[in-house]
Amino acid sequence: MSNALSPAQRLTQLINTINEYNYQYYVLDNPTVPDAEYDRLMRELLDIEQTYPDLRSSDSPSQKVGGTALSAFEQVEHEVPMLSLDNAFDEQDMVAFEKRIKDRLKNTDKIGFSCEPKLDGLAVSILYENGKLVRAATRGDGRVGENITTNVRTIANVPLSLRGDSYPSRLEVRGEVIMTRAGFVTLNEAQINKGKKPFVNPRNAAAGSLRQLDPRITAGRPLLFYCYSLGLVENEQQPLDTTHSSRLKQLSEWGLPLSKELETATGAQECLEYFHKIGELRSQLSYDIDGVVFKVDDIEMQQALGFVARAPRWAIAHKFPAQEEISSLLDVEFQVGRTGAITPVARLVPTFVGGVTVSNATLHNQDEINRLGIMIGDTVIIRRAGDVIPQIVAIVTEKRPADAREITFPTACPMCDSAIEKLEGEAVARCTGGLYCKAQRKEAMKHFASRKALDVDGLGDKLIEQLVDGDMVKSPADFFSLDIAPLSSMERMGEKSAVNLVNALEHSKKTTLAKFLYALGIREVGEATAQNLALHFLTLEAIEQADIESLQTVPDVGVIVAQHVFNFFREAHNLEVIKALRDAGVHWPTIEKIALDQLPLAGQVYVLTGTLNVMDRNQAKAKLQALGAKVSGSVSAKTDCLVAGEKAGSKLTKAQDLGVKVINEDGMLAMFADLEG
Ligand SMILES: NC(=O)c1ccc[n+]([C@@H]2O[C@H](COP(=O)([O-])OP(=O)(O)OC[C@H]3O[C@@H](n4cnc5c(N)ncnc54)[C@H](O)[C@@H]3O)[C@@H](O)[C@H]2O)c1
Ligand SMILES: [Zn+2]
Repeated sequence: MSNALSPAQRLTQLINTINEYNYQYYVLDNPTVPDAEYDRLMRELLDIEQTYPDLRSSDSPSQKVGGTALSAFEQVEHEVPMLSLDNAFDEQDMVAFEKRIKDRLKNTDKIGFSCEPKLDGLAVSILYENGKLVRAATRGDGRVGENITTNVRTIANVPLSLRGDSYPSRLEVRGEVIMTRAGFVTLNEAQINKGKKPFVNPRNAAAGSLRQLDPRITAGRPLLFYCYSLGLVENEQQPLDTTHSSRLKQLSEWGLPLSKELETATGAQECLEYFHKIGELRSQLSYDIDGVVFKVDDIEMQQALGFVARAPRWAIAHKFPAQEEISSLLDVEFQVGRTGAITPVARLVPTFVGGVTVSNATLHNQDEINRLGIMIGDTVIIRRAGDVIPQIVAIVTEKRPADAREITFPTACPMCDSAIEKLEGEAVARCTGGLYCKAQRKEAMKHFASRKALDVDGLGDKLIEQLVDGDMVKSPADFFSLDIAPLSSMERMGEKSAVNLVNALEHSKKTTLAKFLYALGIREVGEATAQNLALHFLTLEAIEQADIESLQTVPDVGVIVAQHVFNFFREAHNLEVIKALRDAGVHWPTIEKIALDQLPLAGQVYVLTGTLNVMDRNQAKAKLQALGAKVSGSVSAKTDCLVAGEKAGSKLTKAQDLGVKVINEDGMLAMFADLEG
């Protein structure tokens, strides 16, 4: 499309689009496209302006900071302008940045940098006079911002007066107001309950919350403030430190909050190490960051370098790969899960986001479809952060094509045609077909054979699908009567794999009560719950006969799970399956009645954190509980031991602070081997 336009025409088009996006983002706090899309347009604009310098005008968005202040607020003129930052999108950009600085300063030594996380919120200036907070303002267009003093005063970690008495009589600090991810989730739940529109992301929630005409609304929002620089400074009582990083430390002594991830580095290489380190930490931080910022640490050097139109020459923002991208919805498919839950799954134009190519995203349920107001053909904003499964966060309404189609939720199961029911108060719709439904049967069989259940080697998903489709297995007990001959004739099987599979099935008959219970696929009975049921009741018969009340005395079992267990054993066909399995030879050793206080870890409190590689979290938890330990979710003085996996974060720090014993995954595995040995 753009090929047909002259550079001047394309430039005009870009300027109009970017100005519109700026208005939506900065003035309305309601962006309609992801930052990645905006950044692409901005880079295209910069490219054209660089190639055709004559086309550059002083009112191009490339020369400007932010958006215009809203007239509903009183205006504040910034005595020292609040600028933006230049961006680095890759390592070369960073190396080039250091080189530019060295060239300008005619300096051959490596440059010292202050390294800071780039908090994704909005910039705020706070002025203290004689140690008292007297004024706070947004950045606005960099020269004129909005007076938001009463709102900023409601932010929990903003001091209303400074500590000590060594501060300058006029001190302007600058920093970012953000909303934590947890606060964002809670706020959005509340918005949805009140029938209001949820916010797209924590950044916009923070901006929307801060720029409220009624400070009581701001006060109810989970906002935080972190400093990253000084603005105006007058009448200092003692000369300020000569580096940016030590000035920040000074701010913290006066009671101003700093983010924990601040560091210093020498040379571009160390900066890149910091970039990677923070990148790894990113998904574990309690707030969103969209990159890191490097600033020349030496203030004299900063002054020598100075500014260009919209950004200082001495700082750069090194951005992380985008977690939000634009894609479009090709179609919606309805999948049937093991318990009959019908999940709408979005088929997307494959899009690179958060480090992987995403082509599907869950739409959860009808409520979510309604909330998004999404139609097939829509342009959508997708988000993939850390290991979280991809989500559709919003649609770009203006880009809806004329032939967009409504998404119709089926009333009958797409697999077995049974009626779909949705219970009062439940968001999920379910197929009522039970094991008559092949989709549910396939999932139930896959679950039965899975690693944490009966762990049948060689019985993969594809094979199970074929077996169910061919009506060769109708219940899990049928696996055990499969013959070698028909198995060998299946797709991608042969005599040898058929023999191996039959042997593996034979082998899997020897199991444990806990694994057997888990394999049955009782709703909401995961591995740890199965383990606890087995330990508490010791025999399958006892569990079958238990009433809802006694089921609830098991750790982890609440009334809902107790009901699921109770109902499961009241269904004749479930009892038939169990009988058939035992008749086929599935068995487990008797669990000895051990007094709980004699278990090796009795009375000890364990906490798990970080990523485990060999065991998953639930396995480890169940194992610890089986050995008598209590597994708690948070570290306190009562914790006996913290198991810290990779990338452990705040829990590890807390345990170290409290002097709690810490072991890693290897240590835990060694302990298990020891106790069982
Ligand atoms: N989606 C949209 O429609 C849309 C529209 C406009 C802008 N944007 C986004 O905003 C960006 C431009 O916004 P910008 O001018 O605020 O620039 P920026 O966000 O790229 O960088 C400057 C800002 O970073 C923040 N910051 C965070 N940590 C900092 C630290 N340690 N030190 C200094 N500053 C720190 C400050 O608020 C500062 O004003 C674009 O790149 C785009 O990603 C998106
Ligand atoms: Zn069905």
